[in-house]
Amino acid sequence: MRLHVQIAQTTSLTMSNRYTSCVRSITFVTLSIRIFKAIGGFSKVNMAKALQNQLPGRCIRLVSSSIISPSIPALRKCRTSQRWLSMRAISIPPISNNNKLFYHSYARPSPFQFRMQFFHNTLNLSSKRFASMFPNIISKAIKIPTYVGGGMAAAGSYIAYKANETNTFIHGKWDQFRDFAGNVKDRFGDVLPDGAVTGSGASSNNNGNNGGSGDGSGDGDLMSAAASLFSDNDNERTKVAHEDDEDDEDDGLDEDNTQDEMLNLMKQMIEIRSLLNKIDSNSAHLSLPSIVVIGSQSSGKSSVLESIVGREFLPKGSNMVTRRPIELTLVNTPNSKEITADFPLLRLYNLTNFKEVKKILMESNMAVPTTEAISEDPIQLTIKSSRVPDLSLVDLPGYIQIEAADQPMELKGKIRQLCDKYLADPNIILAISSADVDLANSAALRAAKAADPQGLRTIGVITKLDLVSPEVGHSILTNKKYPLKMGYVGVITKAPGLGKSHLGLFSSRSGSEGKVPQSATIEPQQVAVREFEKSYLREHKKQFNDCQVSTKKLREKLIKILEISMSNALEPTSMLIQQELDDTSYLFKVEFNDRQLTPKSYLLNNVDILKLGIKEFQEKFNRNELKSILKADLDQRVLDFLATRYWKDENLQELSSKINNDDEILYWHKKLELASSSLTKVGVGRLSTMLVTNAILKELENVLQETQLKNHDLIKELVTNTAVNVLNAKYYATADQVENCIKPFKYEIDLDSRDWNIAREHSVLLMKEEMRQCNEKFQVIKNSIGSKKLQQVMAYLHRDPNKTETLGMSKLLLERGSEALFLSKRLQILGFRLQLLKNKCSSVVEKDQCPEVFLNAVSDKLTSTAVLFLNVELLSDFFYNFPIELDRKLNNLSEEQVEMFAKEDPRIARHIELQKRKELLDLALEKIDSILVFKKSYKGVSKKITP
Ligand SMILES: Nc1nc2c(ncn2[C@@H]2O[C@H](COP(=O)(O)OP(=O)(O)OP(=O)(O)O)[C@@H](O)[C@H]2O)c(=O)[nH]1
Repeated sequence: MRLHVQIAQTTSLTMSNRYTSCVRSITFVTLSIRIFKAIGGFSKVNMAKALQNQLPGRCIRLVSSSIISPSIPALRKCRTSQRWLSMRAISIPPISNNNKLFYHSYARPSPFQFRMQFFHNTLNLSSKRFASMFPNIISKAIKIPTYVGGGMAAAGSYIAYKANETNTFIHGKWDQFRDFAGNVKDRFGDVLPDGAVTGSGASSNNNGNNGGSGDGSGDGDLMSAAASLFSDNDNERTKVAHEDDEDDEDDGLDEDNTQDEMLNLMKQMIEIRSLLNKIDSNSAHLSLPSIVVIGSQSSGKSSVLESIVGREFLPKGSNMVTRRPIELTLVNTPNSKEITADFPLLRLYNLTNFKEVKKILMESNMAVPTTEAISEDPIQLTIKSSRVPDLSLVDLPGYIQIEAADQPMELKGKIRQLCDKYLADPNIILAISSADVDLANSAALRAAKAADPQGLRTIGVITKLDLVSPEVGHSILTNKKYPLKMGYVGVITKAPGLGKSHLGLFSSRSGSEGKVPQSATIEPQQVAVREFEKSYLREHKKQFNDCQVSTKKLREKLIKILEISMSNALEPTSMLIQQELDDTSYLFKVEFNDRQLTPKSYLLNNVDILKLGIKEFQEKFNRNELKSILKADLDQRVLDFLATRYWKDENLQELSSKINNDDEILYWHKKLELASSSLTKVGVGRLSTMLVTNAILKELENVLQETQLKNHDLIKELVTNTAVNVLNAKYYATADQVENCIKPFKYEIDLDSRDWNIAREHSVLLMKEEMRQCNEKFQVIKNSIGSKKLQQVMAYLHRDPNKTETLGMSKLLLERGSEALFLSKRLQILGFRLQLLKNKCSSVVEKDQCPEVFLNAVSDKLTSTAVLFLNVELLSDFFYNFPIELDRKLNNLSEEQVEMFAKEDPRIARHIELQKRKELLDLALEKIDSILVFKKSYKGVSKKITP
């Protein structure tokens, strides 16, 4: 489609009204049909309906509602396509009769709408131009598609009638275009020099100082660039607006039009800047320009920034409190009722208490030791409010004078390096000087001059205008001594005599009584300051007539200048990002074969593996397993009881023959009862529950070790804690249940021959194992001191157990000998008991003589009963609840925690970071490109309609 050509054709004012109307209407209808066809989203019926109504506004709405926004990648591919522009072009909402209404009713036009305002502006051609286009229009008109021509002829009077209607509509719109164009010029005239608006790039103000002109028209090269960006062909000179009468009539100081005039384009560019910051917060080259605030101590920097924000938030103090640059991003959020602050790098969001914000800023600064003086590491602060403009500022206070002060050379160099980085092109320098200090002594201007010798990108801000006479203020603002192309703006950012009590009183007022409107987003102090500034400037209106004054003016100027300078930086930044993206993509391919990985997917994969491991463990961890764990522990206790109660007993030999003596019978019977009772009262409930719990946790640790989670302490702790919590929830109940169930064994233990035989077999094995271990230990000692020597020591110790004479044997040797002697005696006893177990102990009747078998049988009973309940009470519950609880806990992890977890593994951290960098670069590039598409498309269109 050639939207531009067709619209141009409709603009001839030299045609007779009737003919012009007809051609315009027909062309519009043709255009609509073509657009509809091009979009392909309309049925013939819809087209017919739209045409029948012949209301362009409606057509536009119909079309725009049917357009599915092209995806960004697709957009990139066809970014130079005029068709795309044309499609989007007609999605502009219909313009109201009142051009002001148009502007304000779409107070937040999309970037595209913004560009289209220029587009329409450009269409607002002078009649001369149209006249010169007339032959061209005729020739183009001949080329109107045949089907429209045919249709026109066939439809005859019907189309003419409808065309007339359309024509009336277009006339209305045309007037609005013209008015609107004026608006746009007013808007940019504020910062654009006359010459710049023509696109010539030559500033009409060559004295290098526009401060004097008070119109900001001397914004020089930056402005020329801006002009060429937006308006190559507009010859209309813009009459530059001053802080004018309108301001005086604008009684509601709270009604700051700045926000109404802010454009989404700026928001998008600030978003891109934030994106680039995320990619590389320390990279100067991979960033869009910002406004860097500099000024000497007490020049009023903080007050200026706070008056822009409408809140007090900057830390103050004499001990150079700003040690790190504060990158302040202001985001206009039209619908929010309160002002919020984020510290993205600290992951602190939506803070509403600005005392806290101040505290955090203070702490972040103070974290830099005095010896280091400064750190390059910026503090990022984002403030969102409906009352702040979209701006990106960097606060560098303190550095200027510190750099100049008596500092060691090394430190000076460091400070200078930091200043150079921030003050470098294309950043805008906001040089703050106090009106009551001679400009010749302004450290800010000196530093700005060093970084920007021609004063092309420096805005001078003169604070404390109220402290000097208006005449002096005027002479500073219009001075020619320190020329700045973007001029000076005078401000007052403090209301005199506004003590705390006054503010309290002030803030307690409300509504009409309070005079000053209250706002959740602006502090009463700030409201009072603005009120004072306004009344002061109103009082001295004549003196400041040709100057740029007021905080409001400064805000507007900053928005416009930053927008232009950001816009200019888009193309070179886009190229840099493309290079970065290519490098990153290559690395990502080489190192990770383009494999996508998110912290969450990494976590979930590993948790799945963990769950699989736990499932396998569950299958393995059956009743038998449980039994063997508990039995092993009870076996040990049985051996301990045997050792302490039996194997040390001097009468143990009695058990080898048949006992007939009643005393002996009673003795051994009681002994067995005591040993059995000790075993049943060992606290089997707690013991068994604890054993199983420990076994589960140990196995969980093993499973964890088999997954990647072993490299992540954070998640390992979470998994273990979850398991402990689930087990703890059942621990006491299970222990009590088990204890209750084994209670009967404390009084009576019934054993049948099967139980006895099993216990006997097990006892034999146990004794053998005990013997093996004793033997092993004995051999170790023997090997360490030698067989012969050991025999000597043992013989000696056997003879003289009290070791009255050492015979030259060392203490260690004697210790070893004693141990060996003990082991050899124990081996003897065990051998003798084992023999007895094999030869005797055939039935439960002999239990008093065979305590090994009986205690074993008791431990068997305890084990089987405990396992039954452990399985039901503890294990089933654990395997059911643990995965559920784990999922719940994992779901509660914040994105940051998941990312932190994943990055614990250096390789995963590299993978995620590289991938994220690639994605961010891609996104930043897409966003920049989508803005560049508008720029290029706009230029393309405007060139074609140039006569
Ligand atoms: N009369 C008057 N005083 C002002 C104005 N702006 C700021 N001040 C006062 O000047 C002093 C310094 O202002 P700040 O905003 O703290 O200046 P600063 O440059 O941030 O100071 P440092 O943080 O110390 O570097 C404060 O007492 C302010 O109240 C103004 O427009 N008029």
